[in-house]
Amino acid sequence: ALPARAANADAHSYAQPDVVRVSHIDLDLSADFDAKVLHGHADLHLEWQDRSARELRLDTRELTIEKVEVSRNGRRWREAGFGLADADAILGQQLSIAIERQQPKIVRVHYRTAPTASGLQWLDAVQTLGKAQPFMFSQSQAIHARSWVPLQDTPAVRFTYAAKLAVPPGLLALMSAENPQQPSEDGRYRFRMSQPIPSYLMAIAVGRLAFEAIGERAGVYAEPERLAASVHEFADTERMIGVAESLYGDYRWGRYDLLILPPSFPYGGMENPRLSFITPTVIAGDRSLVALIAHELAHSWSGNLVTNDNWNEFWLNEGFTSYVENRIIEALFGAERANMEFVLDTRGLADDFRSLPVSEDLQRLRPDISRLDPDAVYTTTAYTKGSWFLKYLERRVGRERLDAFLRSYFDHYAFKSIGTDTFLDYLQANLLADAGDAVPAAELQAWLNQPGIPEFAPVYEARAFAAIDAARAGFLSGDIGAAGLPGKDWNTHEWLYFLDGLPQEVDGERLAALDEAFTLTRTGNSEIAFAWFQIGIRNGYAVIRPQLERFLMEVGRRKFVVPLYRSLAARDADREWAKSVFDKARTGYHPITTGSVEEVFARAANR
Ligand SMILES: CC/C=C\C/C=C\C[C@@H](O)/C=C/C=C/C=C\[C@@H](O)CCCC(=O)O
Ligand SMILES: [Zn+2]
Repeated sequence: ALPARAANADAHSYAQPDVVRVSHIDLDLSADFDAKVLHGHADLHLEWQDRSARELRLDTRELTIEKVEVSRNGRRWREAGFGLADADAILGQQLSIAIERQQPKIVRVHYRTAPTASGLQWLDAVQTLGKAQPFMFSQSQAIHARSWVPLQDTPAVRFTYAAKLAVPPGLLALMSAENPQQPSEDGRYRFRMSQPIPSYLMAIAVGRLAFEAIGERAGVYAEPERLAASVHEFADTERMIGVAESLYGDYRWGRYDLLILPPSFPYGGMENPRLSFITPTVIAGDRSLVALIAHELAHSWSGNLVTNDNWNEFWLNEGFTSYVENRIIEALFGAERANMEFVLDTRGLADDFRSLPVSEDLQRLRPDISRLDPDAVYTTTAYTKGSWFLKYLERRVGRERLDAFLRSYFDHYAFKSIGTDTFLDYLQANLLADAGDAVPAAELQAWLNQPGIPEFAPVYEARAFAAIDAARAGFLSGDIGAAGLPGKDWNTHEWLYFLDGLPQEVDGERLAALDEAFTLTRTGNSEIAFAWFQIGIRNGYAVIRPQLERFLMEVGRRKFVVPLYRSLAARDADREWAKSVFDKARTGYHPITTGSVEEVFARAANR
């Protein structure tokens, strides 16, 4: 049972920021790749808000707490009593530390993580590209930092941190902090993040990594075998930083580097400050999927600088970021490309609304997920509906005024965590006050509180897509040979639009003809592969199976594998095969991915 909570508390954390706030964390950890654990201690520097409080509550999940000490000055330590509550399936375990006599300035928690820590993935060498050294990386968003550090795991609390890390010599250790660019000789590293961040932005990665600069403030870390391809793919990153700064103000984090993870990474990217974690599935060879880099970079303003203060407000992070992402793409590659990407995103949102077990509440920008696992209710609503709302504001008040407002908003709330009500107050006072009736209150409320997309949402089109609609109609109606197959000069986004618009049923002969002409089953573009596999699954196009199995064995990105397993599990002819693939693939998946796929098969069994 969840403890009684202060009115504005974060339902996904046992922390009590109204009682005490962690202002800084010093980590001193060793990475044991044989046992697949981190162990050592965390020093939490405290700022007491309630001088009468006699308890410190922290979030943990599967941590073994060995000892707790307290100190007033960081020199003299005294052991403290502590207790771990029963584990909650979503929140993990509350760690309660007894405070006797004077309230301490620092609490030192001696602990070790579990090999099954939900926020860490430990890969054996054979699971990496180079197959020479093991690899470990974290994913803390939304509530997984607690599985590798005992802390106040809520975005409402922001803290600086420093770390001492010991790893096997020869491996490079990185964090969401000031980073080395070469491995240390003895495997010992020191890190510092001197700007206050929320816990979900704590990050760590250790592996056989090399670095190459791709600009004045940007560089790429990757396994040596993947470095050249990564450097080529993300060559525009420095330009993206410059464009984003010209639109929304200075980049406040120093460096902006990219860490290319093994393909088991569960997300496209994770906006860990100073070091975005990136999936290798966006290395398409033609830079067609770099909107993801624009997205993670954009988080340097929305999400990392101005942060949602709980996970019901996720749209404050992701909606603003998706809007800024699209503006960066437009500035670099033109309005047509930006429109194509937004139109595809809106079609993806419509799919989510149609296909996911998405309750009506999850179609709202501000759902109430207080009693739910954030990973289990993850949809594109916050991203695409959120950015659509900002595009609506842009259309109503004009781009120049909206940009000026966003610059002011990011600056005013820099390094703070807020909720939507605070945003709305600032919007009213600084944009709508002199916008007349451009944004009626009823429309504002519809965007923020109603499910679905308002009928007054602005419509976006891409010029190239009209011709593709015609080509698709011809492909589906004519005899295949006569009309000739469309698509020989299409770019990634045009292909995605063509495939997305195909009906649920397409006869095998047409699929085979497309495959024959454009080798779609063997494409190296993960987005096209995903779209094509979905079409093949629902039409029983068995030719895809060997490549689909290879994809599911190699790639752990939830965006792809969860819907693919969902489609396979929905078909009697594919369910057992899919389970056999999952049984082989799961050891290579991140715990977050494994959990989601298990949920897919559990739902299918209960259908
Ligand atoms: C209604 C949902 C409310 C809150 C959910 C909060 C977090 C969900 C948790 O699963 C963490 C998500 C992290 C996402 C990280 C990167 C994304 O921006 C991109 C993911 C999609 C992709 O693979 O491209
Ligand atoms: Zn994001």
